[in-house]
Amino acid sequence: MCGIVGLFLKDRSLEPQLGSLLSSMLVTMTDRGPDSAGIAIYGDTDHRHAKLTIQSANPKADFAGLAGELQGALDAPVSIEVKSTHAVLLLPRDKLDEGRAAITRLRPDVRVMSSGDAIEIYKEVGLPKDVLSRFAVAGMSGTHGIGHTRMATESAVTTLGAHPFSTGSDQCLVHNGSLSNHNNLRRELRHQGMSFETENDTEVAAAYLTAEMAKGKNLGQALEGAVDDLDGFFTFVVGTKSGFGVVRDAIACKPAILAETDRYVAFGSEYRALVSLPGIDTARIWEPEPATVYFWER
Ligand SMILES: NC(=O)CC[C@H](N)C(=O)O
Repeated sequence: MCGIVGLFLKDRSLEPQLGSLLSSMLVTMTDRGPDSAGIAIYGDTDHRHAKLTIQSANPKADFAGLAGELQGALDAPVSIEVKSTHAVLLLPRDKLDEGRAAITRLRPDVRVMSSGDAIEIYKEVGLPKDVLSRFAVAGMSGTHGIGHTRMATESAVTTLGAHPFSTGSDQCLVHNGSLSNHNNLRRELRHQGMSFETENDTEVAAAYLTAEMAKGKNLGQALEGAVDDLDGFFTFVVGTKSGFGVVRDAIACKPAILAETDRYVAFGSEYRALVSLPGIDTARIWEPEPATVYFWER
């Protein structure tokens, strides 16, 4: 099982509703995965700042004073917005890598969930309704987002094992299925310099796409490669700063449905995730074909 939802907005007037639309879509998928839930939201970007979403099991101690200490270490302004076990740090774009290294030094137990111009990722063990309300996702606006509710197959039920996985700037991936060659691929990617936080198969798929895009492929081309290079079962939904993609393996036994109107593209593991979207009754609705890449970019 596992439930996936995704929403890529074409109509800017829907942006303030992104969090609430995605939240109700994900809650509808709760019975596909009770272990953990997560969401990636692509929000505002101002070309001068970058965001780091960080997580701690001990947020009170780890987040207290962190913005000030980072500001000192980077000699640049840093702001922090704490949301339960996660926090979003806003820092000058050219200080992103330095900021990440400083966090590891200053707070070794803090984990980076995502980094980039637009992406924020919130994920925890628990049911979608609890995870979403803990991070006030329904009130968030944005251009596109992806959600997941997990029934674990390949690694422990932990915060870091929850989806979405983000292994590159403004990138994220969620997965329904299981990969059979993830251990070999993880070894190869480690040799290429990638590092991993978990034993999870989906993290390997995310890192594979990041590595392929670092070689110069666009997301569509990287997803084409995934069909050949990843063994096992998968429906993947992926996000980049300006794009949204879907691909299924050649057998395509993990369910998937796409809907498109003039206002949005929506993905659900099942149609019932899409029923309350505005104008769904006039949408073009189809089941994505096996081994076929679907990709939208703004
Ligand atoms: N049930 C699933 O689709 C699980 C997805 C993935 N293999 C995981 O364990 O996280």
